[in-house]
Amino acid sequence: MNIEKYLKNLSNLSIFLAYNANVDAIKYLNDKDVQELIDLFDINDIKKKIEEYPRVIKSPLDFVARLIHSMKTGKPAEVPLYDDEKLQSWFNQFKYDEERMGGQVGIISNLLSILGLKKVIAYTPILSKKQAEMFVNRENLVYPSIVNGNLVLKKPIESYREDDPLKINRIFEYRMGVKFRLGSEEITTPQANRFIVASRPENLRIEIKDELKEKLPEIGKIVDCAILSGYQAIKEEYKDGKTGDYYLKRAKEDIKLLRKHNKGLKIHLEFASIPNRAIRKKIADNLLPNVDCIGMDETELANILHVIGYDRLSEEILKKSRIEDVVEGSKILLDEYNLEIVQVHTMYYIMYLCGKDNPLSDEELKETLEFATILASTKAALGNIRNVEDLKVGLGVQYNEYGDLLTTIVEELTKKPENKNYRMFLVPSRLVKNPKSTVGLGDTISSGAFVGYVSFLKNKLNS
Ligand SMILES: Nc1ncnc2c1ncn2[C@@H]1O[C@H](COP(=O)(O)OP(=O)(O)O)[C@@H](O)[C@H]1O
Ligand SMILES: O=P(O)(O)OC[C@H]1O[C@](O)(CO)[C@@H](O)[C@@H]1O
Ligand SMILES: [Mg+2]
Repeated sequence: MNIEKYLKNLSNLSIFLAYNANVDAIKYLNDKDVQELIDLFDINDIKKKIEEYPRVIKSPLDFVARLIHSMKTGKPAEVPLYDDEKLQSWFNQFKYDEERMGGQVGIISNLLSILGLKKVIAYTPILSKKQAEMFVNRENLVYPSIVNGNLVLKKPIESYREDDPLKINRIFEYRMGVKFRLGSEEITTPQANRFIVASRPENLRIEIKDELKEKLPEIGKIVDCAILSGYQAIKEEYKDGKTGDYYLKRAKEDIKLLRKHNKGLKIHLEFASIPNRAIRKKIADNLLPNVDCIGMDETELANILHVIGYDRLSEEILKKSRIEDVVEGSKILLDEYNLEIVQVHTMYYIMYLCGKDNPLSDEELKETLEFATILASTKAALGNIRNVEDLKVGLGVQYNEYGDLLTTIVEELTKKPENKNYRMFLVPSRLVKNPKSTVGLGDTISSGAFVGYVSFLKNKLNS
């Protein structure tokens, strides 16, 4: 992997990002923290609530139950927080270890700016001073505003709005081996991961504000590609009478406007967990047919398959996470939505599925995955990627122990007759044993792979 050459490729690429940025208040949980949380409640109430599996956090008990479930399985989870003053303030009781840029737009725009892309246009509907200060202060990272009817691209720190609200998500990170008791049951976390309490303020709407919306064709002309994310925050209905359908219709229009003067614009949709099944189905129906690439982890893949009617396959993936099933699910999405690339990342690998006629070579496609895993291991080890020199750290992390087995399985799958119309590539993750933090690693993986994909396509077009 020649990182310098890969980065050089990225230096003439421009990208647009929307919609979600927030502040991640991160707490690293130890045995005592967890035991104290459990001891706040009756054990039987916690066990009952874990069974109920609340999809929205409406009480501290909902939170503790879902947190314990996530820590017991070692699986990543993100659960929306019901918009209630008292409940919000209950979370203020914790001492957070650090506040960091969060949200796909926040994490990805900082990363791509540091990787030296030509231009990163990052949009989020709310931009307070504190949020603006969390964007890296570099010439290539700008925020789109309208001044006297004209599109203006200035640094976030020169674009914030004093009275814009701030969105804070609480992130509870745990390493492998955190121990606690739930009644008579001894629980130990099987691996490091994170639990996200995602705030859902009533006044936050996932949209491009009208005055900027009409400039999307102009933005689309300036960039080579876009990564769109944050749709998981869309609610079915709002107090002012607006609905999820209204915002999904607008989201679909945004995509069409971006493409208006740039038919070759490549768009990647990055998933997060979408607990509301109705919204998940609407995102599949309205947005997936209009994007080119999607990135997700295997749980998100299973959840999409569930709402579009593949219950058995969905269950299989959730239960066993077998590669064969992940490939089957990826094929379904690729065909159903006429996608160019389905990229799935799991704890042990990152995988592409694409059509056999994809213009890129095997080497190019694999290189984008290699780069993505180096980004993830660097960020996992250091907590953040501050400059490209940091990538040496990620490069020094070996593939995980299952690497050869996983690669062989995919090579065998490629030869099967039912897969003759597809190409699939797997690169094992470079798992960091005790990661500094894990939040945002999927965003890091997907964005690193996607910009590489687009830069190779651009080279091919211009050669
Ligand atoms: N300790 C680790 N070292 C290296 N990579 C990791 C580690 N933990 C997780 N990852 C990678 O990060 C990915 C997490 O993706 P995801 O669950 O989408 O996170 P997020 O949505 O918070 O960005 C995993 O699929 C895995 O490939
Ligand atoms: O769903 P929301 O509230 O936009 O938050 C997305 C969350 O996912 C992340 O971007 C990680 O993928 C976190 O940084 C953030 O807290
Ligand atoms: Mg993710």
